[in-house]
Amino acid sequence: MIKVGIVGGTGYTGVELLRLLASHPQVEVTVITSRSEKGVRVDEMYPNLRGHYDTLAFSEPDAEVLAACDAVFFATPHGVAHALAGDLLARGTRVIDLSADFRIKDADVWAEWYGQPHGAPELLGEAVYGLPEVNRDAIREARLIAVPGCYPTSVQLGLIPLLEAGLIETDNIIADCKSAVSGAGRGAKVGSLLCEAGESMKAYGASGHRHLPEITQGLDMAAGSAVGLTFVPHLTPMIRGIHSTLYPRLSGFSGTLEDLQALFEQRYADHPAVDVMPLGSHPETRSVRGTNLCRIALHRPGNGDTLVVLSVIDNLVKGASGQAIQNLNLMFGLDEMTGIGAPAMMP
Ligand SMILES: NC(=O)C1=CN([C@@H]2O[C@H](COP(=O)(O)OP(=O)(O)OC[C@H]3O[C@@H](n4cnc5c(N)ncnc54)[C@H](OP(=O)(O)O)[C@@H]3O)[C@@H](O)[C@H]2O)C=CC1
Ligand SMILES: CC(=O)N[C@@H](CCC(=O)OP(=O)(O)O)C(=O)O
Repeated sequence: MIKVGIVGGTGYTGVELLRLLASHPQVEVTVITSRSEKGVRVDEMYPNLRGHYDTLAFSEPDAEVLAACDAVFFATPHGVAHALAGDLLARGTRVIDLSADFRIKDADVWAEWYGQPHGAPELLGEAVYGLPEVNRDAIREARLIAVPGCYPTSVQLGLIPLLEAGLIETDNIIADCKSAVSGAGRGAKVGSLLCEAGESMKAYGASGHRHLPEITQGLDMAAGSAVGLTFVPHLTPMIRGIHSTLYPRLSGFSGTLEDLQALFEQRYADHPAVDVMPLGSHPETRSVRGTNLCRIALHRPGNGDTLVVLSVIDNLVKGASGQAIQNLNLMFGLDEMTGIGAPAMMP
């Protein structure tokens, strides 16, 4: 069994790791941390876990204890993994960080968007961006994984095939994205209250969201040149889910929508976490609820030059904890969908 630890087990991504790992055949969760809930059993705090973790209780983060694990997930706010990852790596423990600490390769860009100095620039060189659909081979060899953000996962997967093939204009792609409220984390905030977020929808971060540099870093790599992106996130009254509507403009392309469909199907044929839906489909967030899937559909209104790419994920699964486990599976030589292959609940 692979022994894993979770730092930050009381948040939504932490409890989602516990839910998914409860049915993983090769993993045992041996350590879980919380400073505020020290000593509390995980199934006391989260009754959905009763019968799955009979003795596991939250403890204070302790590098000595965590170093006894084969791998440690960080499900913590930005900056926490900076402080602990180097120590764990030096002791031979692999690190899978769900926060943004190692996603952006340029420490100065990270500091600008996250409003604090980068705490471990010396580790950026070896950190692998954990998007298996792009970096699968590197993930297999990695010791330190930066799990992509939720919006960045849905946007990049919807655009990468077109950018790699050089079929679209790269000066201004539009990404109109809608997120569920769980994306804001479990911490109490006025904006996450039912009476604030229910029966309402609002854009936020329209003049610049911290996921912009992460997304463009990945898009630039796929295109081989700088990509201009207008990214507008919205908060919607859902608990789980991200729906991204992307508007790339075709450039110098004389083929058909069927050709583009074939391009997407081929690009993701060997990637079980991406489902390219049949032409004419409109994927729903509820069809990926609880799953480690990104469902994508293509449209070409009026047979014009503007494509509409629809991309949906569960922000807590393919957008965070499921993708983190997909990375763990690859790092330990397992089938990448081990423990994260269940279908969504319907309705
Ligand atoms: N929610 C989402 O959809 C997604 C979230 N993420 C990222 O995953 C990370 C976790 O998110 P989420 O689960 O929503 O966060 P929450 O705010 O819900 O939980 C944060 C957890 O971290 C612990 N923690 C906080 N500060 C520290 C610290 N200084 N040292 C050790 N532990 C600490 C908290 O426990 P305690 O204070 O008791 O120690 C808590 O368990 C974040 O970086 C987030 O941006 C990524 C993708 C999607
Ligand atoms: C609805 C909401 O607030 N979403 C969060 C993004 C989700 C998240 O936690 O982002 P990371 O993947 O980078 O950790 C936000 O806009 O900041």
